Amino acid sequence: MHSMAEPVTSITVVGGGTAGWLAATYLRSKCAPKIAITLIESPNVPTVGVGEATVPHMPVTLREMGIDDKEFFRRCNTSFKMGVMFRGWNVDHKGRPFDYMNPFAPPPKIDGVEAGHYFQAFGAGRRDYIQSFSPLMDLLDAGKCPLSFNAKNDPMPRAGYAYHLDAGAFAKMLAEVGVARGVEHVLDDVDGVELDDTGHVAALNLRALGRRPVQLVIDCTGFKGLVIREALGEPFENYSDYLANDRAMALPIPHADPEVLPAATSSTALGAGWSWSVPLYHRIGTGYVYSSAHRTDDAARDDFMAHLGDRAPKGAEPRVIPMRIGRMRRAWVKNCVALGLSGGFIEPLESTAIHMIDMGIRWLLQYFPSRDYEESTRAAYNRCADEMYNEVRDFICLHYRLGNRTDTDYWCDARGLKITDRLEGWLDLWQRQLPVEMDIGRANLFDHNTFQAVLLGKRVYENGWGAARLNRSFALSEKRWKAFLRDSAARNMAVVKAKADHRRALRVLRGEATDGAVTRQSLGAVADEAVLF
Ligand SMILES: Cc1cc2nc3c(=O)[nH]c(=O)nc-3n(C[C@H](O)[C@H](O)[C@H](O)COP(=O)(O)OP(=O)(O)OC[C@H]3O[C@@H](n4cnc5c(N)ncnc54)[C@H](O)[C@@H]3O)c2cc1C
Repeated sequence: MHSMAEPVTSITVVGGGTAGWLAATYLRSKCAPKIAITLIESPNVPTVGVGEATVPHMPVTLREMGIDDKEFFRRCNTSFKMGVMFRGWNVDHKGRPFDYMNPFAPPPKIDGVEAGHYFQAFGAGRRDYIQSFSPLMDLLDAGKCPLSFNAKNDPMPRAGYAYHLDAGAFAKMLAEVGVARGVEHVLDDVDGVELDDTGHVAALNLRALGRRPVQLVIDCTGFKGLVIREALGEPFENYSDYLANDRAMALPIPHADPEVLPAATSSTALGAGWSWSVPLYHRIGTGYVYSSAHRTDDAARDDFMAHLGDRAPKGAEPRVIPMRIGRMRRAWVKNCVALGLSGGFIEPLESTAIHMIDMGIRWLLQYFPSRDYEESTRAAYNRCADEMYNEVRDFICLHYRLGNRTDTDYWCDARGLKITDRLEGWLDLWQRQLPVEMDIGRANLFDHNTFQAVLLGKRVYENGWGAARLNRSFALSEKRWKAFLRDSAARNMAVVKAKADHRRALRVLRGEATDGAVTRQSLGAVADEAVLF
């Protein structure tokens, strides 16, 4: 459109939810000062109001933005997350549901061979796969967090983590930081989008403030996709053949025992979906993600309230949230990049959505256009988005395909849903061997270790999935494995002893601890590079 390839000097973000404010504030922190950043947010349309569990990249992002961690912990009622606990997603050979955990970190290698091969060959007695090498479950049972007050006594001083955070408070905090750094904040409704004769967005029509010319637009308007879908007409690729859940209901509940604060998200299988629990400092965010083909809202409400029992506040009613599952065919069209729910949404099972926003912002900084919005720049960005969506979709589909519950139609149907050819091929391979690095190729979030953790966590090989005997070339010594298990049990105990009580650590981080024995400096790991469990 511009023959001289003029530089972009202004970015307009539409939408003031997590996506909008993360984009505006991160870009303001990284872009040259001569690039003006404006965020236009409707005073009338609420944000989605959920999305409180993150992945381990979030501490890095906050650090890069220079967010003050005391402010962050206090204002967002932040807590630590060391992984996701899956409750009752699979049953053992007697039909009894069991729990397993998806950790963030890779397993160790024993003499160059991944622990998963040993575990698959010999088991670990009463301990499950994760417990065979990681202190994660023991830390959770003990109410501990990833940090220690005295790193010298901690065999795992630089353990990594993600955060649980209050979504509304997070967006508000990012907004204050962004505005203080120079983001222009406009509170108004975008009522119309004006395209020029090349089909690029030329201006936004604001209800109160009138016409506003724009250059690069970032659509963060939530599920409606005001610019990318409604104005630019980008087609939506529906994922309903792959994923059944299309509705959610959310209800914040108080902590039953305020001193007990698990440092993990949990996902509990219910009759037609699963219920999340995100324990924040001051409350627990809960909800039910379900399939409207299997439950009406009323029936889902009954499932969910029965699951919560007397943990639900008297008279409280969950808020229903319709979910549009799938993605825009392209995330970047003409001069508009869609970030957050406007670009697409895969159900929240592995808390990936905020991370996808985070990545989208980073890709944009790498593939920053001129005002020609070159085809090759957009294509490069869109390839990154494609890879990310494909990766997350395959990983989420895996959880359902390998579920073995038969107690409701939902779980049987979920197992039979479509999967991609790629996942089909992997599963065929993994019936005869564990996932290996070469299978997955480049991974944003879920490498072969994570796939191994799901297969072994779900005990698929013990419960009749796959070949009776896996193909294996390594000579595995049971004696060596037993010695490893002994060492790792001792190390786990030492780690649990050394780690700080979760609630107490948060009080210190919020600047509220009255206990003079510990200081914020002694929890200095918050400022360090995260090394994962
Ligand atoms: C049930 C559920 C659970 C989830 N759990 C997780 C999780 O654990 N972890 C995770 O990472 N993600 C999770 N997500 C996703 C996460 O909530 C979103 O990715 C995140 O909140 C970003 O939302 P958003 O900013 O794109 O949209 P929204 O929060 O919907 O914000 C849209 C914004 O657009 C504005 N707007 C709309 N129309 C106009 C207009 N005409 N003019 C001006 N402004 C307008 C609104 O005012 C609002 O500010 C979950 C999502 C759902 C549905």
